[in-house]
Amino acid sequence: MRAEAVKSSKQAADPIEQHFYEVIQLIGENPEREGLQETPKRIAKMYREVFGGLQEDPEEVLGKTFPAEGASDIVIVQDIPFYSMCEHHFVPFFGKVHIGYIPDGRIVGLSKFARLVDILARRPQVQERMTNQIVEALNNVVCPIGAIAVVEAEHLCMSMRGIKKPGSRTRTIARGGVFKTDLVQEERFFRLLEKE
Ligand SMILES: Nc1nc2c(ncn2[C@@H]2O[C@H](COP(=O)(O)OP(=O)(O)OP(=O)(O)O)[C@@H](O)[C@H]2O)c(=O)[nH]1
Ligand SMILES: [Zn+2]
Repeated sequence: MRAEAVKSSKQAADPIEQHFYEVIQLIGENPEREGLQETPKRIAKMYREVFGGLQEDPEEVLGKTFPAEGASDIVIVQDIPFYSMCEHHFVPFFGKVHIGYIPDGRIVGLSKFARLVDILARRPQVQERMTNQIVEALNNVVCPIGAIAVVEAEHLCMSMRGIKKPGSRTRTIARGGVFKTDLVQEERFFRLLEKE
């Protein structure tokens, strides 16, 4: 079957496109029928988009910081939407990220939190690692007094297939610095989130 697909008249220069042409055949469909003709190309384009974060450095976006201008209390950026791809099934998981940090002399441009999430989400992921990587990047680059991230997501691999439990949500938390050692700070973060 594979050899047959490779020989096809639609041999593509793009290997992702070529492989999806074959996958369409292997599931028993006809990649030459009108509705599917451009699908391998579309999927290749989409994969380069949804996995594009692999080519980007999450720490680079945090590189530019500003003087804290007296800010020494917790800063929270809440409800950052994201779409990622579960690395086990290559289907989406998606939801919201909440990030808090306590600056230690330098603050981060607010949009950079969303950029950070975007870069980490656009790659094959597990939710726990993505959550940890957010805090790790903040710790490494911004060196705050503390950083904390919460990710809430629905996994389509649990909704549309397998155990089929739509609506179930997974919440993951990662803590760094003072949020690891000071329960009061951690509780304060969650209380401030609840107010929204
Ligand atoms: N911890 C964690 N698990 C995930 C995440 N995304 C998907 N999974 C799980 O990855 C697991 C893969 O389990 P396997 O038993 O290897 O694969 P499977 O037979 O397709 O599993 P089922 O989903 O139970 O049908 C499943 O339990 C998924 O729910 C994630 O972000 N974090
Ligand atoms: Zn999955």
